[in-house]
Amino acid sequence: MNLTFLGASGGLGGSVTANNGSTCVQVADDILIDVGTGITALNLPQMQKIRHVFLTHSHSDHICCLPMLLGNLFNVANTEHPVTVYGSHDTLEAIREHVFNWVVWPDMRELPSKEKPLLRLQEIEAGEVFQFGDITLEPFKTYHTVPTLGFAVRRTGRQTVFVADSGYAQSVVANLNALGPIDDIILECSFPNELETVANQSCHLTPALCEKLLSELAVQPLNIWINHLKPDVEQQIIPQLPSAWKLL
Ligand SMILES: Nc1ncnc2c1ncn2[C@@H]1O[C@@H]2COP(=O)(O)O[C@H]2[C@H]1O
Repeated sequence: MNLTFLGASGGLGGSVTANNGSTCVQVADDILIDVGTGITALNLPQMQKIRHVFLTHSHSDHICCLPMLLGNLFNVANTEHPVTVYGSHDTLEAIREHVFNWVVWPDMRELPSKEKPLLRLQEIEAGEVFQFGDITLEPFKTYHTVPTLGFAVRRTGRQTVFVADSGYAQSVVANLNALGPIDDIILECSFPNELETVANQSCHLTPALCEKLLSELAVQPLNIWINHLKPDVEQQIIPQLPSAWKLL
């Protein structure tokens, strides 16, 4: 597994997963994917090392702690080492309009000054490859109610694929197959089987939909990890998961 899950829950108050904050994934000391409440697993000096934040999508369980993380970086990041937030056009548009709008939070692209800002936003697209030392990140499209990117993370010959929020779609199967053999796949499983209608409406997975998606992969991943259980139904989901799958 190339990733450390600081938060793996699909909401607040989950209790069955070890990482019960909402989605926040550490790729390296200075790189995160998403900034849900799981970021609170880091202490202040650890938070102050972060310089690269990749966002999967704009939903609040994935971005809610980004403003306060940037607040903690205000006096340590500088123009030589600014913070870059990477996301799709739609995700960055959403946080520009609804978060960094001087009402919910100051626009940190203009602070401490427009000339020397703390924050830069970088639009990314599926298929672009980002290299940080021996780590490679490649975003791919998932299927969700807002445009969402998953990330393939490669390091020392091992491929970990974080599928982020996604319902079942043949396009997702195709995108996963295009990544080649997967060592670790991290699938969301937000709802139990009896709530498949809600799962489909909200573009999420159930245990049965996870099995369907996996059965259509050309090569089975070595390890299957589950995250993003909705706290209010986690007790219903757990018994429906095959015993070989691991809960994050
Ligand atoms: N019809 C729906 N469409 C979208 N979200 C829904 C719907 N019904 C319930 N939700 C909830 O709203 C949440 C928004 O964030 P998530 O996509 O993580 O999970 C979603 C569901 O828990």
